Amino acid sequence: MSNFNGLMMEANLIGGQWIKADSGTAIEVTNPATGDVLGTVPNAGGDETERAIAAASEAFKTFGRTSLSERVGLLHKLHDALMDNQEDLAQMLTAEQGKPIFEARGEIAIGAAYVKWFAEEIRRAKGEIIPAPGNDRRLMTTRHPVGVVGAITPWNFPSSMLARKLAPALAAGCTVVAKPATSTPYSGLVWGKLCQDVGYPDGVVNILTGSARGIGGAIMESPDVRKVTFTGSTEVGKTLIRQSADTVKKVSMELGGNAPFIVFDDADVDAAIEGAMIAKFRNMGQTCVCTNRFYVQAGIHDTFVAKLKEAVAALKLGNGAEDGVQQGPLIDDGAVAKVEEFIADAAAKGGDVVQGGKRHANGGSFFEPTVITGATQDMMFAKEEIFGPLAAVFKFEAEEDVIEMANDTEFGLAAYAYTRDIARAFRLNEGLDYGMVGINTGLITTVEAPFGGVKESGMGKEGGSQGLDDYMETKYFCVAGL
Ligand SMILES: NC(=O)C1=CN([C@@H]2O[C@H](COP(=O)(O)OP(=O)(O)OC[C@H]3O[C@@H](n4cnc5c(N)ncnc54)[C@H](OP(=O)(O)O)[C@@H]3O)[C@@H](O)[C@H]2O)C=CC1
Ligand SMILES: O=C(O)CCCC(=O)O
Repeated sequence: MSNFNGLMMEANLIGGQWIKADSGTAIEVTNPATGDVLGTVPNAGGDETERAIAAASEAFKTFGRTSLSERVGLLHKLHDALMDNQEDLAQMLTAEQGKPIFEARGEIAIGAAYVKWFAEEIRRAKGEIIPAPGNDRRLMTTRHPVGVVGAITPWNFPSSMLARKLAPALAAGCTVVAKPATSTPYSGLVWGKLCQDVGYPDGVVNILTGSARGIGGAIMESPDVRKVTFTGSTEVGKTLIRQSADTVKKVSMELGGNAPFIVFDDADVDAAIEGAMIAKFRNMGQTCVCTNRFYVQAGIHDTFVAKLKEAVAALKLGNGAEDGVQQGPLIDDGAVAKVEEFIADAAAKGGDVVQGGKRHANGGSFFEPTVITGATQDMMFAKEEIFGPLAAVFKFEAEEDVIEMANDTEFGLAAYAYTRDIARAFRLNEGLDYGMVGINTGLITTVEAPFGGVKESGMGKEGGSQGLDDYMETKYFCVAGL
């Protein structure tokens, strides 16, 4: 069995030491495309996490005061280490997560790009001089790392989601206790190895696998952890927000979405199909910014559906490790069962399955990319995140109606629209209650821009110049007696 050129770490990193769980127990990690066991990771819990927090607190005393040049230098080395190992890291990511290898290569590259971005952006983390009301004093603000950061990450982007948290934390001078998702731990653990290889001091980066409640509970209870950053389900995010109250931690939450993708009659339909395929089927639909609802205006509806059906039927499904495959397996059988539930609900309420609709002949957690037309607001997917390869198409008549339908959800992460009318594009940006709006594109994620949602999709921004804010405190400094 491959260990991906020594990058597959089957231990946890605490205070610079790679350790097994105190209990001696381990969890098997499987390849969702083949069912093969890739290896094991420690089944750690609260005790190991308390030691990791203690190591991070100790390390913060010195790392929090390292010079800007040192922090920037380390980040550049980390970026290079990621890119030097891009192919092995991508192969390992596909093996544990299932996504096509070209997407995995892209995820490693964007993770490295976040590291480089924050190496550049930390140089501009300025304070300010504030005009004082009297001549006897001078007022200013200075910026400081928040301290120990707890980072909990999901399985859908196990490398780049850690990048978006680790890179700004390390840039700011914070130390980190991270918990990757149990189904995809290796893409998280390897960050610990690479950080060690490039020279981060012991205790700056600590990574634990195992019990979500044990590790999460210890992170949330500790008064020494000053900030928690989470990407995952809204349900778990709400629990963490509640738990953060006892020690008044800063929290940033990147939670579920329910993205509308609106196609107006005046759209370039081929461009809309190209954007739709990315916005819906990237990572087999398991992306928080994936389209959940296609709203297509009546005049273009039938043309759009015919072309969408054709594009979806042409998708090549298989083991993501094989070049040319565009759709891998879903993360597990539970994810497949959820998609089946959405389809059964829609069919019972009058929806038409015009493409796909069932488990793929490959077996396992492979599911046929699916298109349903005749979708209505009373169907489950109008309200709940699908997180799978199911395109639900609603028909609409008027702009005012579609904005209302698009906003009819407790989520507010990403929204997309295709139109050639520039005035309408501005109206949509103002009318859509979402943290991110993309016009004439199905892919908006980039390191330079702030990624994050409103409403129950979360709080805080990752990436962009705003991506540093949650990892730094602004201190007011007043010098009087002049
Ligand atoms: N916004 C997004 O990008 C994501 C959204 N989702 C949505 O959530 C659904 C369920 O996915 P799921 O994997 O269960 O997502 P979760 O929110 O359960 O998992 C995300 C991370 O949180 C951890 N976690 C789970 N429970 C706790 C807890 N009580 N305290 C601390 N950490 C915890 C998980 O650990 P462990 O893996 O050990 O359980 C994992 O590391 C998906 O179908 C999708 O709709 C899921 C992933 C990402
Ligand atoms: O699903 C997520 O939580 C992040 C998506 C990142 C991306 O758009 O590449």
